[in-house]
Amino acid sequence: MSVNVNASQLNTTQLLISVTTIEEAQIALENGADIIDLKEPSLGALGALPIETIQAIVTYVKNTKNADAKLTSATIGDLPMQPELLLAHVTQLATTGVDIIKIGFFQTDDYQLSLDALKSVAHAGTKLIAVLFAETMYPQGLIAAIKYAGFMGVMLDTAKKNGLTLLDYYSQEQRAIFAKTVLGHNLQLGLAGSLKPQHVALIKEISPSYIGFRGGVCNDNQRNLALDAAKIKAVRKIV
Ligand SMILES: O=C[C@H](O)COP(=O)(O)O
Repeated sequence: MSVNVNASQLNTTQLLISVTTIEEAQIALENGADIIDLKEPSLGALGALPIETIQAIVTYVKNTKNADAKLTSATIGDLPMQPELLLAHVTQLATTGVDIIKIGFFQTDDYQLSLDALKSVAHAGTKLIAVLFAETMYPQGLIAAIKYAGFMGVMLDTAKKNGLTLLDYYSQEQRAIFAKTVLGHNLQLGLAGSLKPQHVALIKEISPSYIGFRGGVCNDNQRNLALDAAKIKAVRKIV
């Protein structure tokens, strides 16, 4: 399934908001989200929503006004790096017409076998983003391997949602080095990890393609609670 991701949609820093329902997607769109990210926060860092829910939200977003300026992304779940398992979930998710599929690299070994398995769908047009976690040290050469496999981008996020943010794990210098590596491979760069409005200025210093939020734009900053429209509006103004 090839999807049309308009490059210009990702040429300036975009605002990604993770949602769980059509109603949350509506709130995110009404308050300026560029990318509607579909995930189930109660099932982990990249918890997957039921495929029917994903299909319903993707259809809803595609039918809203100026939908061509909006993108959808979805996660396949906190899955182990087993090539056939990942390929099966990505292939199924691609049938929903979601623009971007996010795959978590929860382990550092055997990633090449998974990348080899996913290369076919990537080169067939399905837009894939590799989600790396700030708590994990990854082997040298992983970013180049992700690029070679045909992925569209890399996202740096946090696996544990314990209140620590991406900035607690990556210093300014480490963030700059990571960004230089990813952008240097002509990959889109996403940043997330329990971020709040006060973190945006520092995050923007390394010119990410997009910045992702869930917990920081929810009631009481709890990612399992409902979205807070005012918080989305506030981050929209500064992203
Ligand atoms: O992809 C987006 C991030 O996972 C947002 O979640 P978070 O702000 O709760 O870390």
